[in-house]
Amino acid sequence: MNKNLRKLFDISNKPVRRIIGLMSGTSLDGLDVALCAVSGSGMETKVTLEHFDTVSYPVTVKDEIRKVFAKEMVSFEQLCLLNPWLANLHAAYILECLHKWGIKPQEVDLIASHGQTVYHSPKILHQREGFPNATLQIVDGDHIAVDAGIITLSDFRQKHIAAGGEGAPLALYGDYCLFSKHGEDRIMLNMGGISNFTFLPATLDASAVYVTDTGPGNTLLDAFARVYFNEEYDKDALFAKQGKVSEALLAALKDHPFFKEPFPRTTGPELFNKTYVEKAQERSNTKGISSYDVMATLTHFSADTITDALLSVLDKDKDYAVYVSGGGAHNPLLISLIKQRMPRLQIRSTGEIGIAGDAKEAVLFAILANEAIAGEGIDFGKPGMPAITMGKISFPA
Ligand SMILES: Nc1ncnc2c1ncn2[C@@H]1O[C@H](COP(=O)(O)OP(=O)(O)OP(=O)(O)O)[C@@H](O)[C@H]1O
Ligand SMILES: CC(=O)N[C@H]1[C@@H]2OC[C@@H](O2)[C@@H](O)[C@@H]1O[C@H](C)C(=O)O
Repeated sequence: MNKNLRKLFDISNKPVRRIIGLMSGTSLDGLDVALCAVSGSGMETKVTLEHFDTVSYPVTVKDEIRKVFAKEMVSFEQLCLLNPWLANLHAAYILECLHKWGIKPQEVDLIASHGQTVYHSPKILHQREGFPNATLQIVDGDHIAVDAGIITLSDFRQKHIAAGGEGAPLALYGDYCLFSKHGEDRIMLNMGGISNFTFLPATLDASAVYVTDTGPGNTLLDAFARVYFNEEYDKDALFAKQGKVSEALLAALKDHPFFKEPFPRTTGPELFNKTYVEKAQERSNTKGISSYDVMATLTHFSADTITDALLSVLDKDKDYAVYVSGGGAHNPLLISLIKQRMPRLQIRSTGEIGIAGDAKEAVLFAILANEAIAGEGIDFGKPGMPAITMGKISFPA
């Protein structure tokens, strides 16, 4: 047997696989690196998060990514160069983390690399007759595999689209396997650049599980913190707390067909960006309001669209446990607005059920890689969509 396939076969048969999950999301804050010990597959999956770190991107890296990120028109050269450049960088970050944790690359079985989404374009966004759902993640897997010396799975989203999905949210599967609990309806709410949630029914009935993006999480807050205050984000909502909500702007922000699309719907900063807010300001005649009022209104916009999505599916008379993750979980105003609007939600941290919120998405990609190598194929519960495995395999040699 070919030695690469032999290695993969052996990894597949191991009782416990050590997998590094990598996530660099829409916030461009850095690379999340989660070293996981994974056993079993499907509902039998068990994960121990052995180590976790977020390696922050220096401003120079963010600036290079922003040249192409979520932009309709880009330099093809820039895109082409970023693909291996970021892969080299991610591999270097992985090796730094392993060194810090006292673990040798040979002790790791797999890397699961999400890559960097540079453009996400479901049909509901592009609306171009005859073109499919589409999404593009860069950060080449072969480069990571060669540099780190570890078999790497990457580019997970294409298979989901090929099989009939929008390429996101993929969180559904890992959330279901890791966090479902018999007897407790659970909501896993991730507030990254974009917010999404997974509903996990108390019955564990796979056909009742669903996931959706809700709209912006931090992406607009980050964009305007940069414009107005030259800060990367509104730390602890210090800016938003000083402003008051403009009801006119808030109504204009909420007035978009995306919020009426059925679940699952997906989106990104291709839609929710500076121009989106500026247009809403024009329509609502609110261009003159203070920067603090804009920040307050944008925070309400995220909180309202998250709670609108939850309220549209939850039974108002029931109590639900909501486990929050992602950077937005650290935003006290966002959390308190969600609580105010839905007092019966019990807001808890994902850490309480085993995985720190900041690490969750990276861990979920480790689970997808585990399924690709040792599982049976993932059923996303979408009618007509076959069970699929995701991730392209790159060998170090
Ligand atoms: N203390 C804090 N106060 C307010 N906001 C915070 C705080 N800490 C983190 N954040 C927000 O969290 C963001 C990072 O979130 P996260 O790492 O979950 O995003 P991501 O993974 O890139 O997003 P996505 O899930 O959409 O891909 C920061 O850009 C910032 O807006
Ligand atoms: C195209 C893309 O990168 N989407 C991300 C993004 O970040 C949050 C939200 O938008 C979610 O749909 C998705 O990531 C998570 C990990 C997912 O696929 O579940």
